[in-house]
Amino acid sequence: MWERNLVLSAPGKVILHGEHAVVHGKVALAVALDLRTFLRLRPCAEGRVCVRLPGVGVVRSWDTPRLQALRRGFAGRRWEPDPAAQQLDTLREFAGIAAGASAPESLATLAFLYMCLAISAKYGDVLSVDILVWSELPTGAGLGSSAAYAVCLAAALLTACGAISCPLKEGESTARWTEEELTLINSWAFQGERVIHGNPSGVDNAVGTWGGALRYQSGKITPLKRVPTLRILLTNTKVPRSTKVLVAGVKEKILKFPAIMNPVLDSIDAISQECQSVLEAMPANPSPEYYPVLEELFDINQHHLNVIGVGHPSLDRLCRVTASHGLHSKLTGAGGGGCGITLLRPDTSPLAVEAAKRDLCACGFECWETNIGAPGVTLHSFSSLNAEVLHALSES
Ligand SMILES: Nc1ncnc2c1ncn2[C@@H]1O[C@H](COP(=O)(O)OP(=O)(O)OP(=O)(O)O)[C@@H](O)[C@H]1O
Ligand SMILES: C[C@@](O)(CCO)CC(=O)[O-]
Ligand SMILES: [Mg+2]
Repeated sequence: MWERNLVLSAPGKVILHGEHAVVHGKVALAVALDLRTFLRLRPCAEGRVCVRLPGVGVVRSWDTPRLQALRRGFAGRRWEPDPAAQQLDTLREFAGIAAGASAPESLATLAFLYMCLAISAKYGDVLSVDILVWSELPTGAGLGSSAAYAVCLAAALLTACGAISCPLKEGESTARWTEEELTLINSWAFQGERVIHGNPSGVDNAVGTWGGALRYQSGKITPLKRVPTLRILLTNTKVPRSTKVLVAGVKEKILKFPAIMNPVLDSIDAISQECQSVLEAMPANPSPEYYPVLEELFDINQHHLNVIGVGHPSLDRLCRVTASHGLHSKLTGAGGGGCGITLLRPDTSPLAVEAAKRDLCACGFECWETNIGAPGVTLHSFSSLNAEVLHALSES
């Protein structure tokens, strides 16, 4: 029986280049954001599993013996490492989720149940735990909220069932797991992403797990050798969209027009590689001369993403508004709405940034300057949390 309280967090991400193409084996460059999802796990005395997900309006609890029975019903069939359609159908029926339901609360509940049962089937009994997830990330806006959620769930459930250690020592404020443990967290988080996304590439959960700045291709994760300090303005168009739907749409287009779409994916791959070379050649505090290439790569990729069908009028507007201030933008994540990123030069004046922000806000968008390269999944002591997180996690 698990007897400790745990608090852990995982970062969201920004994809600089390679979204969608990465699902088809091309290179993506992604960096961790300084916005995180937090999970608090507490032992639950009465033989129940409780889950509260205020970001998507879920408050659910189940008797542990019912979950054990459900898990036993799959005896002889493997619970890992692949959420099979039949298993998900059974879980939907159990949780009263309609077939094909894609509302945030349905997907979040399904991912939780899948990970809880699959992990317990592999490593021990279903534990009586109370889980609360709270996030600084907007849900479904291209910043990897689904992956941050899945990474937090994987880390918490694997720790509570003893599959990985609890590295936080008395008196420490934060701690991280070993490389081997992170690899296990990442592989289970990928399964959670599969429940939510259908066919994820794995780039988002890799950034959520390892943090920093990564090159990702077909499951191969390579930390970038050197990442300069980049100033990035993030803008949320607040247009809702689903990564699962957008990824499926791109696949359809590739199947319909392979000779037209595959060269576009190859070009996106070349953009990621070119961007990597520029970033790795830049000094830590780069001078403005490196920026024209980075800006042009943003512009070209934004056109490509429109060609593969993941643009949106709100994103076109975002690009036009920033261009009117001499700034270059592209969508980030799955597109179809959600967030865009704008590259700020070291010499972009605060006045110019404020003017661009004012015009973006006038469109009904929300924008903020970010720091990138945040640490991956992390355990926290309560005393190390800021007041807002502490307040959110103190709700019982
Ligand atoms: N804080 C959260 N609590 C519970 N579930 C969440 C939370 N954040 C995200 N989710 C789950 O993730 C889904 C959103 O995932 P989706 O992949 O569509 O968007 P995203 O991950 O924010 O963007 P992208 O994949 O483009 O980076 C929600 O519908 C919900 O099921
Ligand atoms: C659109 C996509 O490339 C990135 C979503 O953040 C999907 C994926 O890689 O799984
Ligand atoms: Mg996602």
